[in-house]
Amino acid sequence: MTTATALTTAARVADAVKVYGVGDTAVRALDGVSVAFPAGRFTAIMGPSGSGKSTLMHCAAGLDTLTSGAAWIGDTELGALDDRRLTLLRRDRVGFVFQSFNLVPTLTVEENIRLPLDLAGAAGEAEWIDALVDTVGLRDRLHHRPSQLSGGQQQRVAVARAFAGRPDVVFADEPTGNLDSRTGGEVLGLLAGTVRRTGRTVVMVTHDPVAAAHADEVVFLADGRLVDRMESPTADLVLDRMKAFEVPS
Ligand SMILES: Nc1ncnc2c1ncn2[C@@H]1O[C@H](COP(=O)(O)OP(=O)(O)OP(=O)(O)O)[C@@H](O)[C@H]1O
Repeated sequence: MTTATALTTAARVADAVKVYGVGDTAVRALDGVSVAFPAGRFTAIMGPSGSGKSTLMHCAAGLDTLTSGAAWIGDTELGALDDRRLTLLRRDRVGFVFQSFNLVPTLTVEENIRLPLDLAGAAGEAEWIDALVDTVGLRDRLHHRPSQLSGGQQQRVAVARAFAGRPDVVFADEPTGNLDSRTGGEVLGLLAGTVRRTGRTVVMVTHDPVAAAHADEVVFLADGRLVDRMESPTADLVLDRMKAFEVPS
């Protein structure tokens, strides 16, 4: 058997340019970024404020369109899809975790986790969902509503929901931004552990070197360009690399 999964790409962009606005007020948020996110890996996107992290994630995930260049989820080029197909791709092949949890308040924990499957009319794999519930440690909270949970528990529901449909890739945008450091660390451990145990793929935007250190690899953006990559990051190494971006006063 070959290690094919280590070589495949879950998502990528090539020569990605994103310009917001026109004329004098135009902002070139992405300025020719090419980057591949390998399947079965946890990749963090880091860079100074305004460097284009969220824009890259949104364009790679099909939440926004590129001005030029191309983006793929697996082998599917997003620019070739009409709106309906793009919506289906986001629903069926991409998972999302946001800073603000984004759970449906009227649904129970179990219903929130199953939501992507229910929207797709898919039964899902009972064993997979069951294992996810245990992974995120919510077995005794399945019938609670989000308002009855702590922030960390809500984000764990969001993590389980993101993986429920076995997506090609889970995109996480500052997933620990609303959590204290201990709870945030638990959520990051959960993301990293799920990648390692299940071979799923996570791409996370963060400005926090401690969060980035949970990833297998960090890609660094500056001024809309990919400027560096770091394998097996530690918080100190990431912090040092980030300091190099600071303009001396
Ligand atoms: N909808 C928009 N309209 C106009 N400009 C935008 C829009 N979204 C982002 N920008 C600009 O594009 C650039 C990149 O923004 P982006 O949010 O991708 O950066 P970021 O690295 O995620 O920043 P932060 O860490 O502060 O969240 C910034 O200059 C930002 O002001």
